[in-house]
Amino acid sequence: MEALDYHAEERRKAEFDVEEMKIVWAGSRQAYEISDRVARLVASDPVFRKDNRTMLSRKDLFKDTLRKAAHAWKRIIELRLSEEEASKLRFFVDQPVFTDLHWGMFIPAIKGQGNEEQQQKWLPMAYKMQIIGCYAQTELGHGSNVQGLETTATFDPETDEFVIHSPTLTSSKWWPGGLGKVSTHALIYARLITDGQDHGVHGFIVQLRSLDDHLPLPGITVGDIGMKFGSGAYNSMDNGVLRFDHVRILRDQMLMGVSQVTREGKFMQSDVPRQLVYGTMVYVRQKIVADASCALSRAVCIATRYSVVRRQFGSHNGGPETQVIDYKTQQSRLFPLLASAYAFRFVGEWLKWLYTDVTQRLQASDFSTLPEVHACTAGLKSVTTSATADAIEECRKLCGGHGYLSSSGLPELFAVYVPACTYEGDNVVLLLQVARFLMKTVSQLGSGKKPVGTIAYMGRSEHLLQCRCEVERAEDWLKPNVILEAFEARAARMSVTCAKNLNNFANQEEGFAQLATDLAEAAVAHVQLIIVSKFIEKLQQDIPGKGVKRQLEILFNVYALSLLHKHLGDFVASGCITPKQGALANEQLRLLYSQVHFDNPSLLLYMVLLLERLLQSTSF
Ligand SMILES: CCCCCCCCCCCCCCCCCCCCCCCC(=O)SCCNC(=O)CCNC(=O)[C@H](O)C(C)(C)COP(=O)(O)OP(=O)(O)OC[C@H]1O[C@@H](n2cnc3c(N)ncnc32)[C@H](O)[C@@H]1OP(=O)(O)O
Ligand SMILES: Cc1cc2nc3c(=O)[nH]c(=O)nc-3n(C[C@H](O)[C@H](O)[C@H](O)COP(=O)(O)OP(=O)(O)OC[C@H]3O[C@@H](n4cnc5c(N)ncnc54)[C@H](O)[C@@H]3O)c2cc1C
Repeated sequence: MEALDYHAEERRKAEFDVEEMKIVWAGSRQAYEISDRVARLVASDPVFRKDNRTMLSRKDLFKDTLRKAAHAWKRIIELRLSEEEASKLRFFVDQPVFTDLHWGMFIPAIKGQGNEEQQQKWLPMAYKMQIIGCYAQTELGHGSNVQGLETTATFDPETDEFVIHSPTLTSSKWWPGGLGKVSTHALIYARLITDGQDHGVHGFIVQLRSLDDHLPLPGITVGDIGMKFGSGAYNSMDNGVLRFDHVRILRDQMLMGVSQVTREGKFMQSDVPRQLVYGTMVYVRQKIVADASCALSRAVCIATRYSVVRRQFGSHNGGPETQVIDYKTQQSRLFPLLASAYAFRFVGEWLKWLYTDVTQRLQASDFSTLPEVHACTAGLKSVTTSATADAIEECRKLCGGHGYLSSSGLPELFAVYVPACTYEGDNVVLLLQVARFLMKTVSQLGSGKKPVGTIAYMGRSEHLLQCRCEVERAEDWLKPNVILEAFEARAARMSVTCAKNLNNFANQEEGFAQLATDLAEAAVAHVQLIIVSKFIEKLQQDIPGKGVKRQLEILFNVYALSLLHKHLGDFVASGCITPKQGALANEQLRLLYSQVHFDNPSLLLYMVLLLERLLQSTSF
């Protein structure tokens, strides 16, 4: 049989409503229709071809990216695409590009941290792309430690200007995407100094290049930092280096939504938390979580198609060999990744809602949910990107030697995706932020302050610290409330244990440093609980379409039980479940794998088929 026949054979046996499943994946019928229409638009346009990307020199790749960006912008204007449609178009073009930073960070930073007048001045030019901006925060010396940035912005009351300066080599801005070759402007982060006093890090808009001839302005040294990991991949982006030699900008180029400097040089802090200066990072982390399921689904799609077509061993009497997807080991490596794609999709949708909610609250001066939103965006960014990067590599191995070929699409997918574990906050650093939030929550448990939202379960910690799982048979693990309680008990117990151990140190900071590994693990347990609980909430919604809900229930169980199996040590050590119950969970997982493949052999393929159009790379 030909490869296509194998696919057709699997598809023929579908037992659920594929059209409805597409809508579940997209989030709504309208979102699905937009996605479908824009996917066709991109696929049929030769300017957006990408089959030659890994063969282009850096220079040609960059020229190709500029051509695509200009053409995309032209099409967006000609077709009057909405913001949602334009974002989809960017997604299907599928190439890191300077416009990501312009639209994804420069504009949101002005919107989030600029005052009314600043927004009116800068946003119209930025929206029309008359100016192109990047987000220049990280320096050669400091990326994670934002408070350690060294670039200075010193107010000069004589001229009503700030003097932007790079005092050391390590203060050179290093990494910003779009900076190296394209940006005319940058949103830079620098230490604000007035009257000799350092007020910490704030955002400033600085013009870098002339709008006439694109040459750097006086006092600006700017360039590209060079080749990055992999061929093609992130090399379409002009990550750059930037130095300032006493560059003067007007006072109103400091973003004044969070703090202000008056004409007299007086520093004034608004009545809002200073952490709002970090608001753009929260916004982008939320976007990165939403994107994780897309990258993951592409990899899973390639690995699944390959696993169906590929045959090795097991021929009887000259008959066909076994499809590799029939091997239990292949299933146990692949199916949890498929389930994770759905889990990340749903938690991404929820995080988008949470972000919209906090934005509305901030506008009404309600800052109460900010710490939780920071913890959720940081934690989910960390867990979903780490899992996705690992999954892409696993999918490469699932395709045997062929997975290592560029034409499989997987090496480039990995090389483009893996920096997501580092940019927008190193994943370990972000987990430690979640851990701080958890430790604070535990320390306040006796104070009468009731934990709400994603930490509401901590309010039941008395029960969770002593509860025992009631599973007696493998099928008991199919009950969502049993799974949820096991995840809650594990997360609560790990956090409470860390908090107790911290008390053994005279100095909290020293304790935090010594127990950092345990704290990061407690943070992972908390974040996995959020993902599991949001999947359950999704299943409680009305999900139309024959068999769709049933398939999602199977995927939920695969997701949760495969995590339980992977982290069995944590679950057993926390005392909620016994080793025997752990073994029953594994037994159930094995049965689920069989169910996915044998009771409903087409399930898997149909699910990945929904994503097929996303997959523009050459596949099998
Ligand atoms: C094809 C062409 C098409 C063209 C047209 C297209 C049109 C439309 C397309 C649209 C496309 C849009 C694409 C969008 C996607 C964008 C993709 C972007 C790609 C990625 C680029 C990457 C960019 C970057 O990497 S930017 C740099 C990021 N840097 C970091 O993340 C640094 C990490 N470090 C930190 O975040 C902090 O310093 C941190 C958290 C480690 C702080 O540590 P520290 O303890 O020093 O903190 P303090 O400053 O002292 O504060 C402590 C206190 O504050 C709380 N806190 C910290 N952070 C936050 C926060 N963010 N929000 C709220 N609160 C915060 C912290 O918890 C502490 O609280 P306490 O209560 O005091 O404990
Ligand atoms: C492709 C790419 C694009 C980027 N785009 C931009 C951009 O547009 N604009 C911008 O401003 N920046 C950008 N960055 C920079 C990025 O945000 C930083 O690299 C990132 O925040 C990590 O900081 P770092 O490089 O200083 O890592 P480091 O902090 O030096 O990390 C090195 C190691 O130290 C560990 N570590 C650090 N601190 C701690 C701690 N407190 N506890 C335990 N372990 C710790 C980390 O886990 C890591 O293992 C980009 C980076 C990449 C790779």
